[in-house]
Amino acid sequence: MRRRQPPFSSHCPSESPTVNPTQPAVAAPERIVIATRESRLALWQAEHVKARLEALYPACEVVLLGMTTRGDQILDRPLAKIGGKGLFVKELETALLDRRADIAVHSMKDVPMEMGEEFALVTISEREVPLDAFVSNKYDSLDDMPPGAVVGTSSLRRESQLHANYPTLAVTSLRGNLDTRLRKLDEGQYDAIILAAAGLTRLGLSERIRGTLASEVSLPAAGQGALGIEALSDRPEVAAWMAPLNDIDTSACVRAERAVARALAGSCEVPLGAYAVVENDGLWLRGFVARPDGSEIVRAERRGALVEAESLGKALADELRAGGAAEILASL
Ligand SMILES: NCc1[nH]cc(CCC(=O)O)c1CC(=O)O
Repeated sequence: MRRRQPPFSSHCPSESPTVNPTQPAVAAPERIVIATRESRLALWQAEHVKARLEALYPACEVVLLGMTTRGDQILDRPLAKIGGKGLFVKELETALLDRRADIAVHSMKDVPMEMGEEFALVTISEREVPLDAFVSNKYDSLDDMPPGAVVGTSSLRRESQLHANYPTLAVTSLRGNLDTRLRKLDEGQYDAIILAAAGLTRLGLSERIRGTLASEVSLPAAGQGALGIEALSDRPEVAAWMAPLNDIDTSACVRAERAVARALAGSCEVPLGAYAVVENDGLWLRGFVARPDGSEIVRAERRGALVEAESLGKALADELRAGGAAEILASL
């Protein structure tokens, strides 16, 4: 059986949980509004949370509030150049502040490492396949691709690892939502593309996955494959309503991964990956920092207890810095 844990506050991990089990239970919700982006993936995720909330609270009306973010509008430039992940959450956070919505549902990978004090990640739900997927109409795997074949990716993390592991391939930038990226592949602009397996699976497109990339080939991004729910920090009743959706193992993994990314990158875009799994009741955390061209990759790994996820992440970041990541970061 899975253990559940009370919600936590992302920006202040040592703070005691918002919900004290000895306090009287919060009344069941009557209406919950979910702020969501309007890409097919975001809507699937919001519908997924909606269905889980309806099952938990049969008398509650759950509605979606669809919104377009700056990140969805600006599609012609790499994310790293237009301000990064924050572009995908700001509009949703404004809806929370205005009380037009109670929660926002996010792909944890898209949530900035630093959040404003007024916001909290109240739950992280059980994660799906966290790995990257190889998608192609021509080749079975990266190993099958001839020199000069073109691989499209949307992140410095994937790009740097491809350069390092497959130096003869041509790696180019690919942006847009999942459907757009697949269309560009089908039109022949790329010989293959790399996408998160979780997104494809959620949209019923798992038949497009020719193979998943082992974590040794493409270490995932912090939070990849996990869904998070954000709410205002000063609404403990919302945190209490969401608490049953929290998965303690995924939460620990994602908190450890985000601690690595936070300590190394802050809000800037850096080629880095962080990936944790639960093994023998403990965390096994791995991370890397690379030069964008893949000419240098610094890797480290560490094991620790679930309860020290954040400090494990910080320690791994320190180890990466000491191992050469500091020079790479300084040069970016
Ligand atoms: N950056 C966009 C994004 N945000 C979350 C996912 C996939 C689902 C997930 O990781 O939870 C994707 C697509 C991708 O990277 O291929």
